[in-house]
Amino acid sequence: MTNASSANMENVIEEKNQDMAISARNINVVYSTPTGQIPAVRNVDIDLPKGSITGIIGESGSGKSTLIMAIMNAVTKPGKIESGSVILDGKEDMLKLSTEQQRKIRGKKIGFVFQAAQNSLNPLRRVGQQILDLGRSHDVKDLRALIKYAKELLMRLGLDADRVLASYQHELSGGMRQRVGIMFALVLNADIVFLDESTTALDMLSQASVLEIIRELQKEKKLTIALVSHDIGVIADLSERIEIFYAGEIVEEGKTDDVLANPQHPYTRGLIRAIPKISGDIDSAEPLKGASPDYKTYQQPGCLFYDRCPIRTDECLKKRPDLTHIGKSHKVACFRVGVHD
Ligand SMILES: Nc1ncnc2c1ncn2[C@@H]1O[C@H](COP(=O)(O)OP(=O)(O)OP(=O)(O)O)[C@@H](O)[C@H]1O
Repeated sequence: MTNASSANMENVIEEKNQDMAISARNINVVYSTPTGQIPAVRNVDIDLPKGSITGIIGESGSGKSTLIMAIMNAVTKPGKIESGSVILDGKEDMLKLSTEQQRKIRGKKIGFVFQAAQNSLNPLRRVGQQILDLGRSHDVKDLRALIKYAKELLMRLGLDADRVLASYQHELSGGMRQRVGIMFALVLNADIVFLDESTTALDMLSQASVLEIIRELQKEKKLTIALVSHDIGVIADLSERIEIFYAGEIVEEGKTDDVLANPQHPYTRGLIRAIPKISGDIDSAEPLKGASPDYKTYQQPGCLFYDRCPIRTDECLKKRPDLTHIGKSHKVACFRVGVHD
């Protein structure tokens, strides 16, 4: 390649990155445990386009939370990010920043609500005090305005704001704590927000209303959201793009409408068939059979879905299928694309 064309290529890559709030490449995370090394996330590339909602779905233990933690460079022991890059806004690599720079980004630029959000408040301080602590730790000058915004968010999330600000964690129900967690993720005006199963403690009606509020806020503030869930219904409803995670790898991705209308991985089809329908026969929901593979088999050469796959052939045991384009933005990791079960 000439210097000029390689410079052009770099411009194209730069331009492409700039449309992405996050562009993560080749993420590998390993947990060291007494029973061995668990390669929980392997060779994952993921883009979060600016101002859009990306849904990440997969069974329990497939590595969704680990991936999100890796993107924020917040993996803790016994986990370790073995490799990868996480480019923010086409500029800096989150994995190369100093600890202090990362801390500033988490909170101000990236907001997050984790699965354990229900217990992540400080039990010894009232919610209002904790908002002030957060503001101070991020050098917020106008703390009065911060509290005002926190109240507005809490009210929009259907809570009695004054009561919540004056409460300790133990005075709030699980559902209230999750809403408070969402407020904390948004209150510093982060423009990238990770929601990891953040509505699962809510009953169905509350979940629907909180998701609706998240959708409204996302539109208003042009937020970039990554929504992690094991509920494909939630993801289908809210996200423009979908990432299907299986045993630490992405096996299908694309625009949600394309993937759901034309699912090409047998795992994706299994997830869709497992959704109970509101109308029609309740028996039409078919739970996905079998279990995820044991991590000890992750190093095997073949497809990790083989044991559960209704359309497998011997070929599938020989090599791991790569995530390959089958449409403009639709990719799938399966040798049997076009063959339906
Ligand atoms: N602290 C840890 N120590 C050891 N192994 C871990 C740890 N955290 C996660 N793992 C392992 O890493 C793998 C991925 O876990 P992870 O929590 O990321 O999955 P997940 O898809 O988010 O699951 P869930 O939906 O249940 O939260 C699992 O095999 C899990 O057992």
